[in-house]
Amino acid sequence: MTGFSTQSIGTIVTFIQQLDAAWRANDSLLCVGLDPDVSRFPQALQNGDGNIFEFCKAIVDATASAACAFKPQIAYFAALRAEDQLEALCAYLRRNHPQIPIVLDAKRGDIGSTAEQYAREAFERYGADAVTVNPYMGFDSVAPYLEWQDKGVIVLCRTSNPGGSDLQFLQVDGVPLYQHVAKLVAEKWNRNGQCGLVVGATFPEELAQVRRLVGDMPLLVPGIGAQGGDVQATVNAGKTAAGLGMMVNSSRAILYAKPDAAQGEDFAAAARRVALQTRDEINRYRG
Ligand SMILES: O=C(O)c1cc(=O)[nH]c(=O)n1[C@@H]1O[C@H](COP(=O)(O)O)[C@@H](O)[C@H]1O
Repeated sequence: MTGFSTQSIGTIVTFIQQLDAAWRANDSLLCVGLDPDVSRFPQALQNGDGNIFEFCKAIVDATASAACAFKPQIAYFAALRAEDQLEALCAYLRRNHPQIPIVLDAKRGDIGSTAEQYAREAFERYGADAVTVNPYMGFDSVAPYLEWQDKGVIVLCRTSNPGGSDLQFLQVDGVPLYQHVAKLVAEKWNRNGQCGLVVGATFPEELAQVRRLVGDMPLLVPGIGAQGGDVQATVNAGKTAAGLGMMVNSSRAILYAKPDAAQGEDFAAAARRVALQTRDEINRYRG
Protein backbone atom coordinates (compact mmCIF):
# COMPACT_ATOMS: atom_id res chain seq x y z
CA MET A 1 0.00 0.00 0.00
CA THR A 2 1.33 3.40 -0.92
CA GLY A 3 -0.05 6.89 -0.58
CA PHE A 4 -2.68 8.27 1.74
CA SER A 5 -5.06 6.16 3.73
CA THR A 6 -8.73 6.87 3.46
CA GLN A 7 -9.09 8.32 6.96
CA SER A 8 -9.92 11.99 6.84
CA ILE A 9 -11.52 14.36 9.33
CA GLY A 10 -12.80 17.32 7.38
CA THR A 11 -9.67 18.80 5.87
CA ILE A 12 -7.42 17.17 8.48
CA VAL A 13 -5.62 14.30 6.82
CA THR A 14 -2.19 13.66 8.25
CA PHE A 15 -1.07 12.57 11.70
CA ILE A 16 0.74 15.87 12.29
CA GLN A 17 -2.31 17.91 11.28
CA GLN A 18 -4.49 15.82 13.56
CA LEU A 19 -2.05 16.15 16.46
CA ASP A 20 -1.70 19.90 15.96
CA ALA A 21 -5.49 20.28 15.95
CA ALA A 22 -5.81 18.17 19.13
CA TRP A 23 -3.09 20.19 20.93
CA ARG A 24 -5.03 23.35 20.20
CA ALA A 25 -8.61 22.11 20.58
CA ASN A 26 -8.02 20.52 23.99
CA ASP A 27 -5.28 22.96 25.03
CA SER A 28 -3.34 19.87 26.05
CA LEU A 29 0.02 18.19 25.51
CA LEU A 30 -1.05 15.15 27.54
CA CYS A 31 -0.92 11.71 25.93
CA VAL A 32 -2.96 9.18 27.90
CA GLY A 33 -1.17 5.84 27.80
CA LEU A 34 -3.42 2.77 27.67
CA ASP A 35 -1.49 -0.02 29.41
CA PRO A 36 -4.37 -2.17 30.71
CA ASP A 37 -3.10 -4.45 33.48
CA VAL A 38 -6.09 -6.61 34.46
CA SER A 39 -4.68 -7.28 37.94
CA ARG A 40 -5.06 -3.57 38.68
CA PHE A 41 -8.61 -3.24 37.36
CA PRO A 42 -11.48 -2.60 39.79
CA GLN A 43 -12.85 -5.84 41.22
CA ALA A 44 -15.99 -5.72 39.08
CA LEU A 45 -13.86 -5.79 35.91
CA GLN A 46 -11.41 -8.50 36.97
CA ASN A 47 -13.24 -11.44 35.38
CA GLY A 48 -15.04 -11.96 32.11
CA ASP A 49 -14.53 -11.43 28.42
CA GLY A 50 -14.29 -7.97 27.01
CA ASN A 51 -13.18 -6.30 30.23
CA ILE A 52 -9.99 -4.85 28.79
CA PHE A 53 -12.08 -3.05 26.20
CA GLU A 54 -14.63 -1.94 28.81
CA PHE A 55 -11.89 -0.61 31.12
CA CYS A 56 -10.13 1.29 28.32
CA LYS A 57 -13.42 2.60 26.93
CA ALA A 58 -14.29 4.10 30.32
CA ILE A 59 -10.81 5.64 30.56
CA VAL A 60 -10.85 7.19 27.08
CA ASP A 61 -14.35 8.59 27.51
CA ALA A 62 -13.33 10.10 30.86
CA THR A 63 -10.05 11.61 29.65
CA ALA A 64 -10.65 12.53 25.98
CA SER A 65 -11.26 16.21 26.66
CA ALA A 66 -7.91 16.44 28.50
CA ALA A 67 -5.77 14.58 25.96
CA CYS A 68 -3.91 15.31 22.71
CA ALA A 69 -3.27 11.61 22.00
CA PHE A 70 -4.05 8.09 23.18
CA LYS A 71 -1.25 5.52 23.24
CA PRO A 72 -2.39 1.90 23.53
CA GLN A 73 0.48 -0.45 24.38
CA ILE A 74 0.04 -3.56 22.27
CA ALA A 75 1.79 -6.01 24.64
CA TYR A 76 -0.92 -5.65 27.29
CA PHE A 77 -3.48 -6.89 24.79
CA ALA A 78 -1.36 -9.48 22.98
CA ALA A 79 -0.17 -11.18 26.18
CA LEU A 80 -3.79 -12.01 27.00
CA ARG A 81 -4.76 -12.95 23.44
CA ALA A 82 -6.91 -9.82 23.47
CA GLU A 83 -5.91 -8.24 20.16
CA ASP A 84 -9.60 -8.31 19.20
CA GLN A 85 -10.22 -5.93 22.12
CA LEU A 86 -7.45 -3.63 20.87
CA GLU A 87 -9.09 -3.64 17.44
CA ALA A 88 -12.43 -2.82 19.06
CA LEU A 89 -10.84 -0.06 21.13
CA CYS A 90 -9.17 1.54 18.11
CA ALA A 91 -12.44 1.36 16.17
CA TYR A 92 -14.23 2.92 19.15
CA LEU A 93 -11.67 5.72 19.32
CA ARG A 94 -11.91 6.46 15.60
CA ARG A 95 -15.69 6.57 15.82
CA ASN A 96 -16.19 8.41 19.11
CA HIS A 97 -13.04 10.50 19.54
CA PRO A 98 -11.85 11.04 15.96
CA GLN A 99 -10.11 14.28 16.86
CA ILE A 100 -7.58 12.47 19.09
CA PRO A 101 -4.78 10.60 17.29
CA ILE A 102 -4.07 6.97 18.16
CA VAL A 103 -0.37 6.27 18.68
CA LEU A 104 0.06 2.50 18.69
CA ASP A 105 2.95 1.70 20.99
CA ALA A 106 4.47 -1.40 19.44
CA LYS A 107 8.18 -0.45 19.27
CA ARG A 108 8.57 -2.63 16.20
CA GLY A 109 11.94 -3.06 14.53
CA ASP A 110 12.62 -5.80 11.96
CA ILE A 111 13.93 -6.19 8.41
CA GLY A 112 12.03 -4.60 5.56
CA SER A 113 9.76 -7.45 4.44
CA THR A 114 8.69 -8.16 8.02
CA ALA A 115 8.40 -4.45 8.79
CA GLU A 116 5.91 -4.25 5.90
CA GLN A 117 3.67 -6.66 7.80
CA TYR A 118 4.07 -4.75 11.05
CA ALA A 119 3.15 -1.53 9.23
CA ARG A 120 0.03 -3.17 7.82
CA GLU A 121 -0.85 -4.43 11.29
CA ALA A 122 -0.54 -0.95 12.83
CA PHE A 123 -2.18 1.10 10.09
CA GLU A 124 -4.63 -1.35 8.46
CA ARG A 125 -5.59 -3.83 11.19
CA TYR A 126 -5.70 -1.32 14.04
CA GLY A 127 -6.13 1.89 12.03
CA ALA A 128 -3.55 3.67 14.17
CA ASP A 129 -2.54 7.20 13.21
CA ALA A 130 1.06 6.65 14.30
CA VAL A 131 3.27 3.83 15.55
CA THR A 132 6.41 3.64 17.66
CA VAL A 133 9.39 1.96 15.97
CA ASN A 134 12.89 0.90 16.96
CA PRO A 135 15.66 2.24 14.67
CA TYR A 136 18.32 -0.33 15.62
CA MET A 137 18.13 -2.18 12.29
CA GLY A 138 18.45 0.99 10.24
CA PHE A 139 16.55 2.81 7.54
CA ASP A 140 15.30 -0.15 5.49
CA SER A 141 13.52 -1.45 8.62
CA VAL A 142 11.73 1.91 9.01
CA ALA A 143 11.08 2.66 5.32
CA PRO A 144 8.01 0.39 4.99
CA TYR A 145 6.13 2.55 7.52
CA LEU A 146 6.85 5.63 5.38
CA GLU A 147 4.85 4.10 2.54
CA TRP A 148 1.83 5.39 4.46
CA GLN A 149 2.50 9.03 3.72
CA ASP A 150 -0.07 10.43 6.15
CA LYS A 151 0.85 8.24 9.12
CA GLY A 152 3.14 9.10 12.01
CA VAL A 153 6.33 7.12 12.59
CA ILE A 154 7.74 7.74 16.05
CA VAL A 155 11.29 6.55 16.43
CA LEU A 156 12.90 5.58 19.73
CA CYS A 157 15.72 8.04 20.40
CA ARG A 158 16.53 8.56 24.10
CA THR A 159 14.27 6.25 26.04
CA SER A 160 13.12 6.86 29.61
CA ASN A 161 14.46 3.63 31.14
CA PRO A 162 17.80 3.58 32.98
CA GLY A 163 19.20 0.86 30.68
CA GLY A 164 18.62 3.12 27.68
CA SER A 165 22.07 4.56 28.36
CA ASP A 166 23.74 1.21 27.61
CA LEU A 167 23.54 1.87 23.87
CA GLN A 168 21.95 5.28 23.36
CA PHE A 169 24.68 7.11 25.24
CA LEU A 170 27.63 5.42 23.51
CA GLN A 171 29.89 7.98 21.88
CA VAL A 172 30.05 7.59 18.11
CA ASP A 173 32.40 10.04 16.40
CA GLY A 174 32.38 12.01 19.64
CA VAL A 175 28.59 12.33 19.73
CA PRO A 176 26.15 10.15 21.72
CA LEU A 177 24.30 7.65 19.60
CA TYR A 178 20.87 9.07 20.45
CA GLN A 179 21.89 12.37 18.82
CA HIS A 180 22.83 10.52 15.63
CA VAL A 181 19.34 8.97 15.67
CA ALA A 182 17.72 12.39 16.16
CA LYS A 183 19.67 13.88 13.25
CA LEU A 184 19.11 10.90 10.96
CA VAL A 185 15.37 11.06 11.50
CA ALA A 186 15.15 14.86 11.18
CA GLU A 187 17.45 15.21 8.18
CA LYS A 188 17.00 11.98 6.19
CA TRP A 189 14.15 9.73 7.26
CA ASN A 190 11.39 12.32 7.68
CA ARG A 191 10.50 12.36 4.01
CA ASN A 192 6.74 12.67 4.63
CA GLY A 193 7.12 15.20 7.44
CA GLN A 194 5.24 12.79 9.76
CA CYS A 195 8.06 11.49 11.93
CA GLY A 196 8.49 12.02 15.64
CA LEU A 197 10.96 10.87 18.27
CA VAL A 198 10.63 9.21 21.68
CA VAL A 199 12.61 11.01 24.36
CA GLY A 200 12.15 10.19 28.04
CA ALA A 201 11.01 12.79 30.56
CA THR A 202 13.56 11.24 32.90
CA PHE A 203 16.37 12.89 30.89
CA PRO A 204 15.49 16.59 30.53
CA GLU A 205 19.00 17.63 29.45
CA GLU A 206 18.94 15.20 26.57
CA LEU A 207 15.37 16.24 25.80
CA ALA A 208 16.57 19.85 25.40
CA GLN A 209 19.45 18.65 23.23
CA VAL A 210 17.08 16.71 20.96
CA ARG A 211 14.76 19.72 20.69
CA ARG A 212 17.71 21.84 19.54
CA LEU A 213 18.57 19.25 16.88
CA VAL A 214 15.12 18.59 15.40
CA GLY A 215 13.29 21.92 15.26
CA ASP A 216 9.55 21.57 15.78
CA MET A 217 9.37 17.80 15.26
CA PRO A 218 6.85 16.24 17.71
CA LEU A 219 8.36 14.36 20.62
CA LEU A 220 6.62 11.54 22.46
CA VAL A 221 7.79 12.03 26.03
CA PRO A 222 7.01 9.20 28.48
CA GLY A 223 8.37 9.16 32.03
CA ILE A 224 6.25 11.56 34.08
CA GLY A 225 3.84 10.08 36.65
CA ALA A 226 4.81 6.53 37.65
CA GLN A 227 8.43 6.93 36.45
CA GLY A 228 8.87 10.14 38.42
CA GLY A 229 9.97 12.56 35.68
CA ASP A 230 9.77 16.24 36.63
CA VAL A 231 6.97 17.97 34.70
CA GLN A 232 8.45 21.48 34.85
CA ALA A 233 11.89 20.35 33.66
CA THR A 234 10.29 18.21 30.96
CA VAL A 235 8.13 20.95 29.51
CA ASN A 236 10.87 23.58 29.67
CA ALA A 237 13.23 21.24 27.86
CA GLY A 238 10.91 19.86 25.23
CA LYS A 239 8.42 22.55 24.20
CA THR A 240 8.69 24.39 20.92
CA ALA A 241 8.69 28.19 20.64
CA ALA A 242 4.91 27.99 20.23
CA GLY A 243 4.60 25.99 23.48
CA LEU A 244 3.63 22.84 21.56
CA GLY A 245 5.62 19.95 20.07
CA MET A 246 5.16 17.27 22.74
CA MET A 247 2.96 14.34 23.60
CA VAL A 248 3.77 14.02 27.30
CA ASN A 249 2.69 10.49 28.17
CA SER A 250 1.36 9.23 31.47
CA SER A 251 -0.09 5.73 31.75
CA ARG A 252 -0.25 4.05 35.19
CA ALA A 253 -0.63 7.27 37.19
CA ILE A 254 -3.86 7.99 35.28
CA LEU A 255 -5.21 4.47 34.68
CA TYR A 256 -4.86 3.38 38.30
CA ALA A 257 -5.50 6.67 40.07
CA LYS A 258 -7.00 6.02 43.51
CA PRO A 259 -10.70 6.94 43.57
CA ASP A 260 -11.68 9.46 46.23
CA ALA A 261 -14.41 7.53 48.02
CA ALA A 262 -15.62 10.62 49.88
CA GLN A 263 -16.35 12.24 46.52
CA GLY A 264 -18.05 9.08 45.22
CA GLU A 265 -15.44 8.66 42.49
CA ASP A 266 -15.10 5.47 40.46
CA PHE A 267 -11.89 4.54 38.61
CA ALA A 268 -12.82 6.54 35.52
CA ALA A 269 -13.62 9.69 37.51
CA ALA A 270 -10.31 9.34 39.34
CA ALA A 271 -8.50 8.92 36.02
CA ARG A 272 -10.21 12.05 34.69
CA ARG A 273 -9.21 14.06 37.77
CA VAL A 274 -5.55 13.04 37.46
CA ALA A 275 -5.55 13.59 33.69
CA LEU A 276 -6.91 17.11 34.15
CA GLN A 277 -4.39 17.84 36.91
CA THR A 278 -1.56 16.55 34.72
CA ARG A 279 -2.72 18.57 31.72
CA ASP A 280 -2.94 21.69 33.88
CA GLU A 281 0.49 21.11 35.40
CA ILE A 282 1.99 20.74 31.92
CA ASN A 283 0.19 23.90 30.79
CA ARG A 284 1.64 25.93 33.69
CA TYR A 285 5.07 25.63 32.09
CA ARG A 286 4.19 26.00 28.42
CA GLY A 287 4.41 29.78 28.48
O1 LIG B 1 7.60 4.32 23.51
C1 LIG B 1 7.09 4.45 24.64
O2 LIG B 1 5.91 4.73 24.76
C2 LIG B 1 7.97 4.42 25.80
C3 LIG B 1 9.29 4.79 25.59
C4 LIG B 1 10.14 5.01 26.68
O3 LIG B 1 11.27 5.44 26.53
N1 LIG B 1 9.65 4.79 27.93
C5 LIG B 1 8.38 4.37 28.17
O4 LIG B 1 8.02 4.23 29.34
N2 LIG B 1 7.54 4.13 27.10
C6 LIG B 1 6.18 3.60 27.33
O5 LIG B 1 5.42 4.62 27.98
C7 LIG B 1 4.55 4.02 28.97
C8 LIG B 1 4.94 4.58 30.32
O6 LIG B 1 4.02 4.20 31.29
P1 LIG B 1 3.96 4.86 32.75
O7 LIG B 1 5.35 4.76 33.29
O8 LIG B 1 2.99 4.01 33.47
O9 LIG B 1 3.52 6.28 32.58
C9 LIG B 1 4.73 2.52 28.82
O10 LIG B 1 3.75 2.07 27.91
C10 LIG B 1 6.09 2.36 28.21
O11 LIG B 1 6.20 1.20 27.43
